[in-house]
Amino acid sequence: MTATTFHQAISTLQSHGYVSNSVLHQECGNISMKLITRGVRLEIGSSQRERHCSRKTSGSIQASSSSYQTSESNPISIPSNGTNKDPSKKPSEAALILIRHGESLWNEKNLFTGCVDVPLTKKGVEEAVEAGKRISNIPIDMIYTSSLIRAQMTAMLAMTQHRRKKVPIVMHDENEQAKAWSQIFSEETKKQCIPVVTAWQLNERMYGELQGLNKQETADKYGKEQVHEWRRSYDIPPPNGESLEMCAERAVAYFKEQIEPQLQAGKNVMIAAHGNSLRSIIMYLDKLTSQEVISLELSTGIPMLYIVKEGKYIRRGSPAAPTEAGVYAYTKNLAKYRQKLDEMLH
Ligand SMILES: O=C(O)[C@H](O)COP(=O)(O)O
Repeated sequence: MTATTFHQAISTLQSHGYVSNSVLHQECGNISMKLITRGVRLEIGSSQRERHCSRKTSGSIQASSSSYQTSESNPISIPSNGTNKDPSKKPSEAALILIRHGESLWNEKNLFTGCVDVPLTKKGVEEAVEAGKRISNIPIDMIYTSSLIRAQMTAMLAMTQHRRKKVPIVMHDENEQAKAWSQIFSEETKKQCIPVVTAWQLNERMYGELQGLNKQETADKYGKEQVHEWRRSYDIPPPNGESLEMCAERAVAYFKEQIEPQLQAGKNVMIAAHGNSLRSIIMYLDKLTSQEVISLELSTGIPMLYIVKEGKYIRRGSPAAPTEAGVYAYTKNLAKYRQKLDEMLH
């Protein structure tokens, strides 16, 4: 399927009013589209691997490329939570990128991982770099990751590909000394940095007594249905672990308290986290029901773009490779940002 056919397909669906309830999905160099409405799933084109399945969205588009503000006392600390209070200013728009970490050593071994802190495999490293290429033209002012190394590796590896070449700097706010000792004393340097905030609240759901067990062996022992219920249901926890609902209580609360105000203030944010912490956040963003979230699956290392505008989250699918011009994921403002990068780098 060519990019032109892909765009024609989208236009046709838009003219039939489907895009407000669709999922658009692209693979690098191999474009496919999935439209999933309640109960109906339509796939157009083909991709080599079944990478990513997701659900509905609504609304329209646009994003800005504002850079993050610094504060005097802790310059590359998190910008204040204030939203745009000047009524003469246009409402802020922002880009939100969600990315599940690349393949970990326990993904590879098919072991339940949860909060065990396992690093990426070589393939996971490559997935993170590839993801970075796909978002290399999208403005990023702040990065949030879980406290687990696989999410942090993913964020950092992805940022090695970003064309703006700002330096992601991990914030150390654990105590006053850590804060003081990690200060930067050059305004110029600060402008070229992106704060990276690590938060345990974005960690993978705690898998309880399943952590370290083989997924297939567990299904053989307890039955496929039981294991599917533990892995995908909303409110049934695995033995002594967290259900998705429990995971959402911390992950979505963190998103609302810490990340949402940044987006509302026009900051472009990337979140590198986990299958289930991101499922719970997507459930919130896409207003999925506890039934709908059962079929939401996230693949490793695939970035997903949302545009945040007027308090709405508008899913724009997974950005394609930067070499593909005119990609649907670029809004007017994102296109402008990309153009600025082109000018800056030539
Ligand atoms: O914690 C794990 O094992 C995985 O990262 C997510 O597992 P799941 O697909 O079984 O929820």
